Amino acid sequence: MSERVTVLGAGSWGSIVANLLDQNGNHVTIWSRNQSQVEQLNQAHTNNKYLPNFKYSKTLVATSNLTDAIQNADSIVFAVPAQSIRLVAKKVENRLEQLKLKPNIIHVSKGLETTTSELLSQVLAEEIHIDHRKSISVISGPSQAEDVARKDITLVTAASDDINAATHAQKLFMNHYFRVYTNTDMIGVEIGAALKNIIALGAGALSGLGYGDNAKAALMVRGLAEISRLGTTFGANPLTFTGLSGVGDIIVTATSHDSRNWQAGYQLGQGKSLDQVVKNIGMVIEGIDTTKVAYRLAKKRGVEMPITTAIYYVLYGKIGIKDAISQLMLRDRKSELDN
Ligand SMILES: NC(=O)c1ccc[n+]([C@@H]2O[C@H](COP(=O)([O-])OP(=O)(O)OC[C@H]3O[C@@H](n4cnc5c(N)ncnc54)[C@H](O)[C@@H]3O)[C@@H](O)[C@H]2O)c1
Ligand SMILES: O=P(O)(O)OC[C@H](O)CO
Repeated sequence: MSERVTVLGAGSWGSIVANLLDQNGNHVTIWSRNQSQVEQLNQAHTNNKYLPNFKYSKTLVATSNLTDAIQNADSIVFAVPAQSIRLVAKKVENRLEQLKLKPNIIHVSKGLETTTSELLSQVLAEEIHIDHRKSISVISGPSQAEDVARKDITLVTAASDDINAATHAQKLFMNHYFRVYTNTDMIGVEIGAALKNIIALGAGALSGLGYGDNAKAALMVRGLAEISRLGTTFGANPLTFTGLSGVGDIIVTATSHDSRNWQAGYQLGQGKSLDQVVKNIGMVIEGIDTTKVAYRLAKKRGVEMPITTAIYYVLYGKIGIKDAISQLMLRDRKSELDN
């Protein structure tokens, strides 16, 4: 299978996804809003701010011109942070109308929109007119860009309401080191992908404070329970949360020191302020906005999410981390099987 694919966003993930799709034999164009990054990718085949020392494929073409980027695209892959999806989708929609194109729309981002609390596939469906797209799907799962860059074994999920779209994304992305499963529970996949970043922030904070593996396992497992509780109120299949985009991505993001969410939590645990942490990391930390949205959704839907609530209070300055941990530990006794 060989297609003309356009990847929008040239950060850690967008650039590695573009490189992988290029290695899979597609004609790939990557769009960045930053002209000096475009020149670096085209001339030196590097992307130093995001993945220093990595050499990208020489056949990968970068451009800062969005119309040129999506000209003739069979598939468009959105790889910008969650809060930029709508803005970029609006720009794409104008051009799809002019160019009379109908590509597959795929996104690889992990978050929820803060202004609407919506899933990213919903945002895309609202902005890209049904006449200008073949399908919408999402690629998600435990996939640190740094590991994929060195072709380490990675397994992810291609999800869509439409199995044909999921299968198309599966074929496009899959290769000998990147194995892709399909799932028609797009809601469950997107909720798991977004909310695992909250748990990664918490896991980093525990490490920053000097807590050990028992604490981390506890956070991951009880975190998964509350993600599943919220997700099922949206009609997600509970089994999805035990899969790659659920528990799989919690394990990676809450343990990998490459994770920006984990790193942010670690620095918070070490006593840095949220502003300092955001500045130090200099790349998107999706868990910060996602915590706000998940906290809001939990309240609105009457879902008990004590870990999310505690992390929300810590991030937004209402309580110190140690007090938040004490309050979690001293909650009423419960059965593990309680909903
Ligand atoms: N890095 C990873 O390992 C990884 C893996 C899987 C999924 N993701 C997800 O992919 C998404 C992107 O992550 P990333 O790691 O590439 O982030 P990043 O911070 O490394 O890069 C984001 C890129 O998007 C660009 N961007 C932001 N807003 C934009 C806008 N309005 N218009 C055009 N460009 C814009 C930035 O300039 C930057 O180049 C996130 O949702 C993240 O959770 C990341
Ligand atoms: O580096 P992070 O924390 O944005 O996480 C990257 C991926 O989502 C891990 O699967």
